[in-house]
Amino acid sequence: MESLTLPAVRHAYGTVKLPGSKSISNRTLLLAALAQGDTEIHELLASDDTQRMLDALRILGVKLEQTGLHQWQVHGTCGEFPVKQAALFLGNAGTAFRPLTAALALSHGNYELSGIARMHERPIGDLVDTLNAAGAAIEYLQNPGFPPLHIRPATLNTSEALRVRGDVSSQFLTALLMALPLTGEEARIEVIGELISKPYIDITLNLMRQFGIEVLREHWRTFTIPAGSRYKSPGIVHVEGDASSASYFLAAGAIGQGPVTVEGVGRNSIQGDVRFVEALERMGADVNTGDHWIKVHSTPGKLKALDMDCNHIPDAAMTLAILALFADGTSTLRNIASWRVKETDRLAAMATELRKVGAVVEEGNDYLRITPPDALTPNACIDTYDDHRMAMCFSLVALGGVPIVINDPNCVAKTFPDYFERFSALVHA
Ligand SMILES: O=C(O)C1=C[C@@H](OP(=O)(O)O)[C@@H](O)[C@H](O)C1
Ligand SMILES: C=C(OP(=O)(O)O)C(=O)O
Repeated sequence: MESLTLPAVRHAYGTVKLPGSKSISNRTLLLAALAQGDTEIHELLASDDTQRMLDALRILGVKLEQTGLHQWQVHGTCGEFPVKQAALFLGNAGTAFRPLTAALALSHGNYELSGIARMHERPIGDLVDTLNAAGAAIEYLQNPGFPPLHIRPATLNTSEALRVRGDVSSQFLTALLMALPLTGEEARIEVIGELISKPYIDITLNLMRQFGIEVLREHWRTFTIPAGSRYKSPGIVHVEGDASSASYFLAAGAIGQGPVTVEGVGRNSIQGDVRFVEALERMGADVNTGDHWIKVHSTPGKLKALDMDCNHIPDAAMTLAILALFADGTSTLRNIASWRVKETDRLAAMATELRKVGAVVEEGNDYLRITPPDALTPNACIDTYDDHRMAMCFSLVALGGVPIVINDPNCVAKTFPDYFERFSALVHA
């Protein structure tokens, strides 16, 4: 297996222009494909997850043209995919698999959806149950509750509220919200159980609004899509920089004194992961924010340990687990059970790999408690479990003045193909 050795460094400073947000890119592609009119998308993320969505839409008959390095023109289909029989391979992209499942359940065709082996271990039963209860015809091709799926033509009845569980992944609710306007009827969704990862629902509602649909939200329980809702292209959509990808550089600024500036997200961001900076501030770093940039620096010395509910920032919270190695005591990251059903079991993977660099780690069902070592272990070989965030997170250990080996570094391609080039340009002995 390929591996990458990152040399020992102590400082991080400079400016990084962020790649586009994965969450905004894949939502925008789907909504632009379903809309009336053409949409020009600027700063679209170029990565494995967005490539899976682009490939799928093309197979479904959507006309897509690349008009610049990160610029695409999408010709809207007015809610009707031209191709009615297709097999789609969606890799490990949750933001493609879940929303396309719901949209295709309403598209009156025969579709097979599959992914990599790990995608076939990631749950989708809550979404399928909700859609089938409303009349959809979705079957499991292997294990009940999991991809791959076969979707047959069916008509959904939305006269009664659709009830969906919210405590495994918010992507099920996102998928229903984005797809139900295709019925043209009023649709109500009731969330059962505590909704996790709430800020991702805000991204969904924000983008639906940009495409002309205003969802009525009552607390985090009930969502109503008005009758006659239709997606209309706003003309141009600018994709913000990815706030989760920003977390690695912002953390580098906190560990390696900075200043590190990320460009592409700022105080007006629609992404919940910008709230990662609140944790950085609590740990003692200095944060400045403009409309489209965030800057972090810190004074030499240890960061303050943290005890935090991380449910609202599940992806950036992984970066906090690495920051805990540089803190003055034991840190606890709480309410992160969803880590177990992502690219890998991230609670187990993070605990195992943090121990390799010398930390003492307690792995709970839904929390991690991390006590940093007196000295980090040099030359630890970090397994990344085909999880882009494991690879990006552990690069930060090099800032503790120890070399570190990252196995299978190319797994970062899921959301950030040139991450290691950007990281290496920012860090200094
Ligand atoms: O809707 C989205 O864009 C996402 C929602 C989150 O998933 P969960 O809702 O499963 O926590 C997040 O972890 C994922 O990277 C992207
Ligand atoms: C959980 C993630 O991805 P997905 O969109 O596939 O759920 C992630 O990017 O951390």
